[in-house]
Amino acid sequence: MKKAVEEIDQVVGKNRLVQESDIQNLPYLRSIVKESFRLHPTAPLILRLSTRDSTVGGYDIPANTVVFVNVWSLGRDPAHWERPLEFRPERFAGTDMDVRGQDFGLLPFGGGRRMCPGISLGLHNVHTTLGAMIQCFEWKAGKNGDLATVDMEEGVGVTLPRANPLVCVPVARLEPIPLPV
Ligand code: HEM
Repeated sequence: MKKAVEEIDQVVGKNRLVQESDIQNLPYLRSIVKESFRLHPTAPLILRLSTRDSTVGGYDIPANTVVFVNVWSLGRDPAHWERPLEFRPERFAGTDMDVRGQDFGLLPFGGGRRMCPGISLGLHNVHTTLGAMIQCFEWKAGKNGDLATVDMEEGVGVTLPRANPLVCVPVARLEPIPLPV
């Protein structure tokens, strides 16, 4: 968190709110978003219907079979990720690994012809909202404010819910920023 706050303070400062054009200059924020999507993809499973008989990874798949791609499991595959269960945004530093469907270990928006058409809007919203939350507030959560103890257990659903509500306390760290009108 400290590293993200420092990056935003350095790039954006404290007199205006983080905005879309800043995102390209905030590599650590982008890495946090990728790492969050890797461990907690919004859609843990994506579905396809095979159009013809085929063989994938040694498995014969007949035509008209519903195939589930386990995005959640791809993001935690130890054959692909070093120490996969650790939240370590630094793993993306200096890589061009992206979430746009070309890196098959990281598919939070799916891939191919039916991948999410709202990806640009989605990424814009996530980066600017998270950026503003980090810029404007200090966040207290977990036992005695220790973020490492936050309960990250996952529930069951088509989209991935938390098992238990996240309780956190925002503490303002900036004077109110006047918004442009
Ligand atoms: C962080 C935000 C978002 C995430 C993580 C997300 C994720 C996904 C995923 C995983 C799929 C399935 C892709 C596949 O089967 O390969 C999907 C499909 C889709 N998404 Fe998103 N999405 C997001 C935001 C949006 C937004 C903002 C819109 C519209 C404005 C949108 C519209 C759609 C539509 C219409 C489909 C169905 C595409 C099809 O079946 O051809 N999504 N999304």
